Amino acid sequence: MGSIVDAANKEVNGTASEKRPAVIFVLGGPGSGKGTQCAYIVEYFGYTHLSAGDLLRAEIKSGSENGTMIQNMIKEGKIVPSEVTIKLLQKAIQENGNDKFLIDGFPRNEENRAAFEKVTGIEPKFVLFFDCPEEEMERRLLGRNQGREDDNIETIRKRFKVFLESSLPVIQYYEAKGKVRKIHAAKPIEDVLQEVKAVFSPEAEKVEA
Ligand SMILES: Nc1ncnc2c1ncn2[C@@H]1O[C@H](COP(=O)(O)OP(=O)(O)O)[C@@H](O)[C@H]1O
Ligand SMILES: Nc1ccn([C@@H]2O[C@H](COP(=O)(O)OP(=O)(O)O)[C@@H](O)[C@H]2O)c(=O)n1
Ligand SMILES: [Mg+2]
Repeated sequence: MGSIVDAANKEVNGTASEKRPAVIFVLGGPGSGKGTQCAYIVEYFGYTHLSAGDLLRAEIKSGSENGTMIQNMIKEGKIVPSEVTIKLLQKAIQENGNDKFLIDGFPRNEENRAAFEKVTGIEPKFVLFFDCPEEEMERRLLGRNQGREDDNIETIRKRFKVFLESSLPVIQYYEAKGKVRKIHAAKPIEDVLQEVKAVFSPEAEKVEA
């Protein structure tokens, strides 16, 4: 209370006693296994999982005024303006009592990245990057069976293009800061999980600190 850190937090977050939560960005192409592995990280390491895509899909379902715009963008594989996505993420963080979050599928472009940092003052602890070849991601997406309007071959190709053009540069940005933990994601779920666990082991987390 009353420290310089609290004052800085107050400036950014608007509340003096609230400490900024620890955030890990979970990135990787569509179908690389982000959501699947996040469920395990929640179970083993106590993080709260926030999927930007899930939050946007819930917003469509809620009948919000942005719903139609979000639905059209998702159908086209385009990235929704950060203002919308960041509001949903902030609300989810505030409503949750946890102090550590996996933010899955965000930031997806430079605009997402810069705006999140500016608005929340949060820098990710590290970025978990699921590296997977397109042909494997395509196979997984076509077999996902979650009734998603964007899991069809036409939209999938658009999403791959957006990933290469807009999302990879964000990963490169964090790579240059030494913050990327790359996971070889083209393996069976159990094998990917072993790599993920190694990143989150107490020894590895100590090195981050
Ligand atoms: N390592 C894996 N090997 C094979 N299939 C996987 C693997 N990881 C996830 N899947 C499956 O691939 C699909 C996409 O996974 P998901 O976790 O939703 O990826 P993302 O969130 O990155 O799009 C799902 O049907 C999931 O069950
Ligand atoms: N930061 C984000 C995340 C998702 N989205 C939208 O939501 C779609 C699905 O995102 P997702 O993260 O659920 O998709 P997967 O990578 O899990 O397959 C994206 O293709 C975008 O249209 C967005 O606009 N901005
Ligand atoms: Mg997902």
